[in-house]
Amino acid sequence: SPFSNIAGPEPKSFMLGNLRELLQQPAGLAEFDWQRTYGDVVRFRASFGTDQLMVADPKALQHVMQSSGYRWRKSPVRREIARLTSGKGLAWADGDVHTRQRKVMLPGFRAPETKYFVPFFISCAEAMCSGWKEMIVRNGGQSHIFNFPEYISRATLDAIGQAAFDYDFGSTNNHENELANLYESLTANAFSAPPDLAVLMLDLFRHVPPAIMEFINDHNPKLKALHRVASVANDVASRLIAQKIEDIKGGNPNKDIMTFLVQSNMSENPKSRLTEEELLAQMRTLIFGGHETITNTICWAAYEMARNPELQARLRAEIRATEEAIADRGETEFTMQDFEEMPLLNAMAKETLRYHPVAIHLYRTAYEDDVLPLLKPIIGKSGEIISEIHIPKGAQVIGSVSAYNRYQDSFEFNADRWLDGHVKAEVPLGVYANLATFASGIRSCIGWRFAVTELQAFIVVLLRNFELETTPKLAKIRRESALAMVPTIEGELDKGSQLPIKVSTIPKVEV
Ligand code: HEM
Repeated sequence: SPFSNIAGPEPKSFMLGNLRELLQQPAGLAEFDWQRTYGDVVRFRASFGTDQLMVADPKALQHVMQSSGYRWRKSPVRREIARLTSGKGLAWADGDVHTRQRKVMLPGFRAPETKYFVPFFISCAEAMCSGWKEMIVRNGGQSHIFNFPEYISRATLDAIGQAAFDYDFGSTNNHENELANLYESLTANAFSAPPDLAVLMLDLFRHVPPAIMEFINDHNPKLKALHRVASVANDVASRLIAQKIEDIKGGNPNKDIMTFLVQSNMSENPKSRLTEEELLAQMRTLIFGGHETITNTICWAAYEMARNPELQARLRAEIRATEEAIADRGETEFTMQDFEEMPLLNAMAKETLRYHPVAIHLYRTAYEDDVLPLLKPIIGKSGEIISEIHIPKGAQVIGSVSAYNRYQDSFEFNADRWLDGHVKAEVPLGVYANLATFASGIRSCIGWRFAVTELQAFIVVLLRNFELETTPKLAKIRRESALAMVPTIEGELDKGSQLPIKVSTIPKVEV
């Protein structure tokens, strides 16, 4: 093995190597343990004794994600998962097709466009909070315990519907909408860690050519729910796109992401335009990339706030002070600029995204022989110091977002670390706060600004309406690495995603 001199854990089984520890334990635990024992690059075994590397070293990650273009690519199995969930859109595309799709999509995701979405984020969060208030009153008390993922998931589906497509899923208000129902049941089923067979199949699919993999999956009756989502979402997307084209031609375009996308596609050189299939796929791409990720990030922020009343009070004080400033300038609602000018809110967003990165692994394959530079050398099994690693074409690495984000032993959740100015990165990485949470480089998360702004909006709305308090079950929270990193309760994994938080009303200060 080219990695035989790199230290790492002994495989626990020949068939599954170390994959059980990596994929079935609470999210991040295996990597934290390996990182502590062996350093920031670790050799581990995938199925049937094959070697892979877990990489958390900043310089190595920067090289793989950021500086080497398409020499390192998203692994074919991960691309196939993207095709199944989202079609042949941006998360699936590779090489030139990826560059072409990304260029057409970028205009909907810049800062000036993101600021249009703030009112949608706020109104969807407020609609959820109004429902909670009614329920609290109906129950005759001042507080109630809500299972956050259930409610946040509906509110964020509505938010992405409105901001990205100008489409009403009606999820919070329980309107009958087939697409919303399909997404709700799809994610409910995907909340558990993969069983052994799924872990094995995912790994073995590496050896299957993409066309065969596509054929098998397209004819697999077990994936019926995904096929149904594809068909319903494509119908909806097709109607929406026709409407957007009409609005643009009539000189009355909306300001949702899909309108920007259609507009940008129309102004492209015909040869580089997205095809109809590619355009349709972007609806599922955005819902898939931008719904569960943000839902769980908001849940983790709520979890930390419920556990830390002092942090919550300081955040609420910052929110109240900003509300007063907004009233002084004769306005009633927060803007993106207000969020940007709230130091503690920003610190809270960064710390949540650092400590609870919902996409914990980045799967990459070397398309050429390469040399991986290291910031912190590791000790080889034969005792020598290794400061770069030779990588043969075809090698697989898993970039560990969790382990990189806790580089330098920052194992405590502490929003204040971002306020006192001592967070310094030795190697610039990523698109936000030097975190790996949104990946980095050509395949970095296109929706990171959308996500950060939505997270900030939900924190503001939650805290201006309620006090959040811990419940006994929060002592047994387990970070489960499922579709995204979801909160579950130890011993109750069969109940899926759970985060019961006590919510109490507080008097609203008029702005
Ligand atoms: C906290 C929330 C989010 C997190 C942590 C997150 C994380 C990520 C990560 C790690 C990737 C790279 C995956 C890989 O290449 O292996 C990614 C890609 C992507 N994300 Fe996000 N994301 C979030 C929110 C969003 C939102 C809100 C949207 C859209 C509105 C979105 C759309 C996408 C798309 C389309 C890609 C594929 C980009 C490409 O391959 O060029 N994400 N995201």
